[in-house]
Parts: sequence; structure tokens; C-alpha cells
Amino acid sequence: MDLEKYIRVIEDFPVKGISFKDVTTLLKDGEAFKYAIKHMADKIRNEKIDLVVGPEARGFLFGAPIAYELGVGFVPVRKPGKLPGETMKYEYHLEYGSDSLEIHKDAIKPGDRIAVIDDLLATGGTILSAVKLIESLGGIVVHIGFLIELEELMGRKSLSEYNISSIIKY
Ligand SMILES: O=P(O)(O)OC[C@H]1O[C@H](OP(=O)(O)OP(=O)(O)O)[C@H](O)[C@@H]1O
Ligand SMILES: Nc1ncnc2[nH]cnc12
Repeated sequence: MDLEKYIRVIEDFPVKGISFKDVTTLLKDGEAFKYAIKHMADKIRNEKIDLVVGPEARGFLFGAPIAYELGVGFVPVRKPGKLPGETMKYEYHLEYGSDSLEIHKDAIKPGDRIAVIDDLLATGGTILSAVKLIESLGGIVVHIGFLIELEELMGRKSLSEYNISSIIKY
């Protein structure tokens, strides 16, 4: 299945100059969504992972069903002030703007094998932030999976020591 057909590209959103890759058009197609989840899960099926971690918000949309498909738990990484328990925080920069992310301190145990999942790799700031949070809790990042990779932003450069996969490349 050619998943790229299901991504809607909207120019100059959310600010001028950004070519926005909209995954909502894939999510609303049952067959394409199922295919994307299975295909992304296949990349980590043999990695003996303990948990999937996904950053808010679009990382939830792909990370949680992949965790379900693999029969493992899902841990959310959230924007500040959303998680009720004790958290760790990390600040990062985006293709547009900057933000910080948090994780529950008790969500990961030292030695846990983690797959990190998000919809899209742009500069890599978001995912690197999630990786730093996981590693600060002693987790081992065994795979980082994306549906989409924006190759010209070279997010892979800052993630060169990790196993990365992406399905659709622009
Ligand atoms: O590689 P980066 O430059 O960090 O960019 C990629 C991130 O940007 C988007 O999330 P966004 O922060 O827009 O939040 P959302 O998922 O809540 O829409 C996207 O879902 C990735 O998480
Ligand atoms: N170009 C883009 N399209 C969709 N989500 C993004 N997150 C960061 N850059 C993006």
C-alpha cells in the first residue's frame, strides 16, 4: 500500500514556509491506518521491547496502537503540566518554535527496553527530548520509529547512535 497517498500536504501551516504533512487523512482511513500500524510494529516486533513511548500529541496516535499490537505497555511523554505524578522535564526546539516535554519518573525502570514512536521526524528535537527523558530514567532506547521523515531537516544526524526507521520520506 502506498501510504504517501493518504498524507495531505498543506503549505504554509502553521506558519509561512512550513510544508505541513497532515496525518489526519491517513488516520481516518481504516485500512491505511491499520496497514501503517502493522508496518511500523513489524520494525520492532523482534526487539523484545518492554514499552513503547510516544510524545504528545501525534505520538499517541501511533505509539498507543503499536504498543497494543505488540502486547506491551505505552508511556506518554507530555507537554508541561499535564502529567499528575512526579515528572522529569526536558526542553527542546521544533521546526517551528520550542517547547518542553515531561515524563512520569516512575514510568520506566532502569534496563527497560524502549521503542520510541512518533508520526514525523523533522529536526529531531522532539524525539531527542523523549530519548533524553527515557535515558535519564535508565531506559534503553532500542528503536525509534516514525511514519514520516523530512529528510532535508536532517533529524537523523542528531540521532545517529540509534536504530531509526521511517516509512514515508519527503
Ligand atoms: O522533529 P521535530 O522538529 O521535533 O518535529 C516533529 C514533531 O513535531 C510535531 O509535533 P508538534 O510539536 O507539532 O505537536 P503535536 O503532536 O501536538 O501536533 C510532530 O508530531 C513531531 O512530534
Ligand atoms: N512539516 C511538518 N509537518 C507536520 N508536522 C510537523 N512537525 C514538525 N514539522 C512538521
